[in-house]
Parts: sequence; structure tokens; C-alpha cells
Amino acid sequence: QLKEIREKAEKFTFQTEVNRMMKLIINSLYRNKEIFLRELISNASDAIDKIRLLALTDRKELDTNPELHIRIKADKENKVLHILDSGIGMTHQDLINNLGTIAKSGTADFLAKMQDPSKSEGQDLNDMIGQFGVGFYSAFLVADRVVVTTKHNDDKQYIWESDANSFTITEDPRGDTLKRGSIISLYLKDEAQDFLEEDTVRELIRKYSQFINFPIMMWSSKTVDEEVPIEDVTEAK
Ligand SMILES: CCNC(=O)[C@H]1O[C@@H](n2cnc3c(N)nc(I)nc32)[C@H](O)[C@@H]1O
Repeated sequence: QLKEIREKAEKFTFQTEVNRMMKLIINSLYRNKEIFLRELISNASDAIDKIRLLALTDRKELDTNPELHIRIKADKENKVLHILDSGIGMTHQDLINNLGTIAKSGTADFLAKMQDPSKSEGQDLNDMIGQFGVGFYSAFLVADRVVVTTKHNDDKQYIWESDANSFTITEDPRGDTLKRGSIISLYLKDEAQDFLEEDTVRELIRKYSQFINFPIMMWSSKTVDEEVPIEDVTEAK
């Protein structure tokens, strides 16, 4: 079935700036890979802010998924770390625009500057990530494949997939299972298996995401149907 999904998928190439930005992030932040979780939780939090804002003008937008939360699930069996949010979700067009390109102006000349080693000293890359909203790509510090499953109220549920070289988008054959929001699934590299350990993830959440305004829950699933939210990590602080 997965094979059929792949065949039906639309294939895309990343905008050139994206390829260059990804290389820059991977080459500069390889010593501090753990920041990927901060970036993905920050994106999840922004996604929830967006639906909360929209719901101020149109309350019904929340009805598809009233609970606003972020969940992190470590699937040791398949070596996948999932970051789930019940945010606004992405339409097909959002996936192409937001994950396939960098809209931020000034990216091109920023990259030119960074390419010139004499000028790039001191440019704190953590700021760069924030400034250009490119934190999502830090996922490729720890994963060799990233899958985004997403559902926006105005569109169908889609699966976006990438190995960092190109990406595909396909309608989710399972239909609308998310109700609303996104799941970022990281197929972890062999050397990144530690990010499947509950203590490691819990510590990273505490270290980087103590100011997130939404509950972040960790799930440890022995088998999928036994998923029990261990506790709200932020409460455990
Ligand atoms: C350059 C990489 N682009 C992004 O990270 C953008 O993708 C989108 N994005 C990333 N993770 C997301 C997420 N979890 N939910 C939603 I709605 N949008 C997300 C946001 O528009 C980000 O600015």
C-alpha cells in the first residue's frame, strides 16, 4: 500500500535557497543537533496560535479538534519520533509554499553573506534559524526522512515526505484521521536513536520549551493501542 501511495505522489524540487539553507543548517549545527526539538515544538506552538487567532473571529474553526495541545510520541519499534499538534494544519498549497520555499525576504543575500567565511563568523546560527523561520529543516540533523501528515479545515489530509533532496505530496489514503493539525514524523538516523528515550526527550522539552503556552504531552507506546499519555511534561516541571 505504501508503494502505491509513493507512485501516486506528486514530486517537487526545493527552491534553490532552501537547498542552500538546509546545507548551512546541517553544516553549522551538527554539534548541537538537539535543537531540532525546540524548533519543531516552536512550529507546533505557532500552528496552535494560528488556529486560536482564527477561532476568535470564527469559533466554529475549532470544532474539528477543540483540544489545543502538542504531543510527542517515540515509536522505538520503527525508530520514529512523532511531534503532533492540533494547530491550524496546512493545505496542499501551504505545504508547497511553506515547506518547499523560504518566503522570507533577504534570504538570498543572507546566504551569499554566509557563503563568504570571512563574513560569517559570529553570525549566531540560532538567531538565523529564528530570523528566517527555517527551524523545520533542523529535523534533517537527526532524521534521514521526514514525513508531515497534515489536515487544515479548508482542505483534505495530505502526506508530505522528504529525504532533504526533494519532496513529494500525496493525498492521505486514510482520509481525515487528524481532524485538524499536523504530525511531523522523524525517521531517525542510527546515531540519533537516543531521541527515542523518554528521559532524553523530557529533558529537552524542559530545557528548550518551558515557555510554550500549550500542554506538551509525551506518549510512550508499548503498542499503539496501549498509548497512554504519561503526563503533561510541562506540569512535571
Ligand atoms: C522554511 C521552512 N518553513 C517552515 O518551517 C514553515 O512551514 C510551516 N510549518 C512548519 N511546521 C509547521 C506546523 N507544525 N504547523 C503548521 I500550520 N505550519 C508549519 C510554517 O509556515 C513555517 O514557517
